[in-house]
Amino acid sequence: MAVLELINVTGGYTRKPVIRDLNFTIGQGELVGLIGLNGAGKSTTIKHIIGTLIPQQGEIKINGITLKEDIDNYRSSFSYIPETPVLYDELTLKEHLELTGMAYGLDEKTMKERASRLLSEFRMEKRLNWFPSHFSKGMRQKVMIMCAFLVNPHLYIIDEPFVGLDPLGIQSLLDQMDEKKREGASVLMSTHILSTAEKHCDRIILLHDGRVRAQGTMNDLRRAFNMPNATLDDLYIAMTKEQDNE
Ligand SMILES: Nc1ncnc2c1ncn2[C@@H]1O[C@H](COP(=O)(O)OP(=O)(O)OP(=O)(O)O)[C@@H](O)[C@H]1O
Repeated sequence: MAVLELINVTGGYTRKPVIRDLNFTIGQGELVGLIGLNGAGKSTTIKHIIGTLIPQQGEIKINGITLKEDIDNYRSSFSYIPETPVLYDELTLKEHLELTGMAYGLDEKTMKERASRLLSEFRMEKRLNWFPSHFSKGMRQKVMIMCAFLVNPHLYIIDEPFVGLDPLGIQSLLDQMDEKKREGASVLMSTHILSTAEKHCDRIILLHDGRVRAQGTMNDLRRAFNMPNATLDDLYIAMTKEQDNE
């Protein structure tokens, strides 16, 4: 069974849809990249998956259930890392981790063990008592990432994770994603960093003007565009040119 399933999903902010008739699935242990131009609908797709927008048509299932069928189960099945970090100004890093652990029902021992590994991985051990106002942009991003991985869900939804992270932070995030994948978790990640997506994603979904233009492995995409040796950059530019020719 697919971990995440979008079936004929159409939706947006007003009656005029921004995403149209989206169909894709993510299986257990898969890392799937959501790629497209600015305004293609990546964040809007993610907002529908996490339940801040409700599809106008179609359904979204996580582990076979829709948000409407079981809201608590649906919400506790995934972690979401937003493009722009959202932190509580009055809570320290330690308190952010504790609050997340409590909200997801982790026992204290598990929470402390996981937090300690993450703090070391992201080199944030010395900042446990800092407040968000003292963090750099990358550090704020790391707090969100650590909270997401602390929960250890079936599915990670990550919106443009690499902007603002230094190269060591990017490597730590990729290592964490690889480790979770090996343990059977699934990841949907939107990004404009195409070389990283090409190297790390099992499959790619190319969004164009709110629709899926092509999806699959790099070889599937090369076939879809009839470009046998293309990189993801080449395919992306080809998709842009299709837009220009319309
Ligand atoms: N809050 C909103 N209200 C109305 N329209 C919106 C809102 N947010 C985004 N849109 C519109 O939805 C469309 C898709 O935007 P979206 O943010 O999903 O694109 P994206 O692929 O994530 O782009 P980017 O790469 O720039 O982050 C755009 O036309 C945008 O103007």
